Amino acid sequence: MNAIEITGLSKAYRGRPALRGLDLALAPGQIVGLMGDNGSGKTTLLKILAGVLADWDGDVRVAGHIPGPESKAVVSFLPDASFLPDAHKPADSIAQYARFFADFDQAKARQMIDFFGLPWDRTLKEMSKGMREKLQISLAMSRRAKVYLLDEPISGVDPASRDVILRGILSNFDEDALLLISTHLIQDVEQIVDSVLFLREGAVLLQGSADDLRAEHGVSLDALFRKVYAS
Ligand SMILES: Nc1ncnc2c1ncn2[C@@H]1O[C@H](COP(=O)(O)OP(=O)(O)OP(=O)(O)O)[C@@H](O)[C@H]1O
Repeated sequence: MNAIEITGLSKAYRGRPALRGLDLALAPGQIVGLMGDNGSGKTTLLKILAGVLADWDGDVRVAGHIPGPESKAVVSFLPDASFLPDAHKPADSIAQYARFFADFDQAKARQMIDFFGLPWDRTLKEMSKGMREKLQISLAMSRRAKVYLLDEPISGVDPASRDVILRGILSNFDEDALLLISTHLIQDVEQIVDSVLFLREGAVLLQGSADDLRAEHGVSLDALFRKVYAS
């Protein structure tokens, strides 16, 4: 069974289309890079898959479920904006996740927070943007989910931290799961993605295995992206 199966997905915001009859099938056991120019629909797609956006048309299945309470129990979504209360210290956020999600592994979260070298005695308000992102990634990746949806998880961090974060994601990724990661930093994620999905104007422009695309076009994914979107 595919981890994600979508047929004819359309979504409009006040009459303006954001997704236009998008079709997509993604098998489990891979890391997929979700790429596209500004406004191509990446965040909208992830929000629909996460079950936080309503009023769309089409057929969408995530781990076999229509987005809703059942899918949310097996889908770990990391939104692009900070979603934890400012007054929280890491232990408070761990406790909150443990209350919300039956599949949350507290020990793993503590391990990842230590791996990232985050301060246990600081509130989110007192952390830098990069620290907050690392904390949110630690929480999202510490669920034993079937599908992980990460929206721009490395956008706010320095290049060295990006590598640390990607290593943290990789080493905590269950090989049977699907991880869909949206980003503009293609060069950075190029090393960890198995396949890519290019969106343009709310539809799939190009999809395939990273190795096949590199071999077929003779360039890196980053160069391929620039070529495809320049035309
Ligand atoms: N809450 C909203 N209200 C109205 N229009 C929206 C809303 N969210 C997104 N849109 C529109 O939907 C389209 C797709 O936006 P979306 O955020 O999904 O794109 P994206 O690929 O994630 O873009 P970016 O790379 O800039 O983050 C855009 O035209 C955007 O203006």
